[in-house]
Amino acid sequence: MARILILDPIAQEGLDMLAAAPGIEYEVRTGLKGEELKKSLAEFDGAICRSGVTITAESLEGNRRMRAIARAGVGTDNIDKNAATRLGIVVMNTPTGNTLSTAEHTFTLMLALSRRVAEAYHKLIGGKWDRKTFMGTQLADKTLGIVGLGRIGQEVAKRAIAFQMKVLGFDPFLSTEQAAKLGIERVETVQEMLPRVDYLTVHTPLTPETTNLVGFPELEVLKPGVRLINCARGGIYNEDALVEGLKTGKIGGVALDVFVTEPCDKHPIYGMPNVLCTPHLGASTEEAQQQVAIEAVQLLINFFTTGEVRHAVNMASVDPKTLASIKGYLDLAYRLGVLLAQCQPGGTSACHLTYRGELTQKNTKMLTAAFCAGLLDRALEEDVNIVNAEILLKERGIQLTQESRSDMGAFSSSMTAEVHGSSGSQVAAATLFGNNMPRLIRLGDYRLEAYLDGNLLIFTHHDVPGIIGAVGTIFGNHKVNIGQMSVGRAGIIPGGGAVGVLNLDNVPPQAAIDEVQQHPDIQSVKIIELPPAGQLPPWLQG
Ligand SMILES: NC(=O)c1ccc[n+]([C@@H]2O[C@H](COP(=O)([O-])OP(=O)(O)OC[C@H]3O[C@@H](n4cnc5c(N)ncnc54)[C@H](O)[C@@H]3O)[C@@H](O)[C@H]2O)c1
Ligand SMILES: O=C(O)[C@H](O)COP(=O)(O)O
Repeated sequence: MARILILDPIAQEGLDMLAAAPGIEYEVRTGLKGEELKKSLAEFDGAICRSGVTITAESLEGNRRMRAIARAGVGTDNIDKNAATRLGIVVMNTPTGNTLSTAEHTFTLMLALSRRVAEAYHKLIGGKWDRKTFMGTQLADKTLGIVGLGRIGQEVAKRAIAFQMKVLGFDPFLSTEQAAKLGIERVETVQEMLPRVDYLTVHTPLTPETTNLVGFPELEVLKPGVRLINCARGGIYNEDALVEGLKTGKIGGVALDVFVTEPCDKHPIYGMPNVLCTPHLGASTEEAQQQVAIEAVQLLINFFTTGEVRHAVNMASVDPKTLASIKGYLDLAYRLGVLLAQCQPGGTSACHLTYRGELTQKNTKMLTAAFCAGLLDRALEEDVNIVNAEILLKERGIQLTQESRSDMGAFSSSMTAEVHGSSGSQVAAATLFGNNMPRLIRLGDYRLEAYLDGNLLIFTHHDVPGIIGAVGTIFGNHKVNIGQMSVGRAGIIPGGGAVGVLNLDNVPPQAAIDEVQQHPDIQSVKIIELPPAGQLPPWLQG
């Protein structure tokens, strides 16, 4: 049973879906922070939030249960994604559900600001029929600047064009040609846009590049009387500069839906003339809330029932079909990592992965993450999975490289992993046989076809008669049953070096291992523990 925690109010339709989902139960606990939030997060497998709660690194510290957080909305800046990633928690969002509502709210603010609707109404309800003070401007023939031409920015542009405005836009990830197709004149920098626009609206995330996009220096460049709108994130406009610009008259109006600090009950800008503010209402429509709640709930239901990862903001997304097609290989990659971690007891400083044949057409980034998860799984106290494995590897200074080769070799698909460390290097390759049966096909210089599950005894020896019989006798005497066996030679000529891999039904006693080791033709003996056949790593189950 997956337990889902609802941290902010979401639409009833989403809660109804959760209530009807088999294998899922939920609880609503809103307004949490500090210790209370931390304690709650540790009791649930998944969580849904909006922008109200702040999921800090401290609130996730030591959390070994939470596996996925879905944001019913776009911005995930209230979630410490580095902390979540490190703990292996997938963070997903619902990028489209509130696009139209937010674009409409931007337009609402632009229109209302131009006609001073809120101020006029305030005066009216104060008993004053004033037809002189509130002379407005029309949008038609004015120039609108849009910074950030993603989903919302483009919808705002469409509406502005319908209102006969000229639209200038800046977005580093939208080409001039694409902008032109949308009827937008793309400029090269925000600075270039500032002296030309009568209205400016921003639709970017808050990043180091977008913080203080309009601050005191920009006040100098802005066209006098410009109106500024922010329905994205507080801090993109410097709030002190806005107040200053309004006081000097350089800025003709400001409309804000978002603030540096939220909730924001008091602000020097509140009540100033030509100002209109709303308390982060961009996405607050019945339609948007219903859609984001349903989408967020569906993300978690899919995640916990099929393993699907969609709209992830801290890892690559994977749909159920792709996941089903790759599941066996993810398990294989993980097993290869678990194997090599045990072959390299002195530790690992670098890994190189090679994908060959048809495997190169799969999501090799995920396979690499699965290998890393296997490599670190037994070494770390914390849970390792494909979300956090690469980060944890990098944090330890372990170099990771990968290549894809289209040539097949002896198998239609294979994966080779080399690990290097202070105690030397080791290489192993594996493939899937039949219906997702993982097989070791190379260990060091030896070619073989060994099972990649359960308790393995790997021993290198001289390729001479009687070795297998001798080892079999030792284990027989110690009542250890051999389930499977594979031998491989370094080359094709008999009499050189060879390797034997036995699958044992249980871990042999040390006395048995010592006896094998003492055989004059056996050079090395190693016990490797792998997950039993068919047992997927925990993050692949479900
Ligand atoms: N007020 C609200 O209630 C509300 C509702 C929804 C979204 N939002 C916020 O609106 C913002 C935009 O949302 P969206 O759905 O359009 O996102 P999006 O990802 O579709 O678009 C963001 C765009 O910003 C561009 N961008 C990034 N850095 C930039 C930079 N330095 N300069 C110029 N452009 C840059 C990106 O290339 C992208 O095209 C987000 O911050 C989101 O959180 C607010
Ligand atoms: O990023 C978003 O989706 C908006 O800021 C909406 O936030 P909300 O879900 O808290 O209304």
